[in-house]
Amino acid sequence: MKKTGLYFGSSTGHVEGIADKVAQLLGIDAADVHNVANATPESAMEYDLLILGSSTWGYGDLQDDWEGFLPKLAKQDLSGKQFAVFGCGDSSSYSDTFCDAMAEIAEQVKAAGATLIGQIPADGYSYDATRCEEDGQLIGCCLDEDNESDETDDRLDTWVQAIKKA
Ligand SMILES: Cc1cc2nc3c(=O)[nH]c(=O)nc-3n(C[C@H](O)[C@H](O)[C@H](O)COP(=O)(O)O)c2cc1C
Repeated sequence: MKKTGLYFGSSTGHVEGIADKVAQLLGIDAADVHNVANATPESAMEYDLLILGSSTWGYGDLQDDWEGFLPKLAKQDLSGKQFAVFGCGDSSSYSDTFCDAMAEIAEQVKAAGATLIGQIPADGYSYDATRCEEDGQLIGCCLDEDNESDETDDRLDTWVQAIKKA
């Protein structure tokens, strides 16, 4: 059984709400769910699998609390760990930078030695562009609570199955 920790940053509560759902779906204890606004990067060292969630702000930028946390997390030696990413964006108003913060997190956490799991098909989305798409797949679970919240449960299910298979 992989020891799993979930780290999220959320400005208006969307990612925070999704983090609760993800914790339930993956059986993660509340004590292992961390808001990056007040988490320590060293705490990540105790986990085999990191689940990382951020919304995207500005024009393709990290959620504010991740701006401070990500560089510190990426300074840890994360080799041997697996990680998966999820996030919320707005595929209508920010159609060219949809969920880009997830890709920034993935890039830096990969560079720190961890292995990405939980890629899913990019079918059924309406964005114009995202850094999260690679070879027709999404690097993780991109969600749009502003416009497509009716898709969220199915998207989460697909992603959770991919994580469990990895
Ligand atoms: C000023 C502003 C900038 C935003 N920029 C982006 C963006 O570049 N890409 C994107 O996908 N979503 C963008 N969004 C949408 C938010 O990421 C989305 O509403 C998200 O659900 C917020 O989640 P949170 O409440 O967990 O922070 C932006 C929203 C606002 C208000």
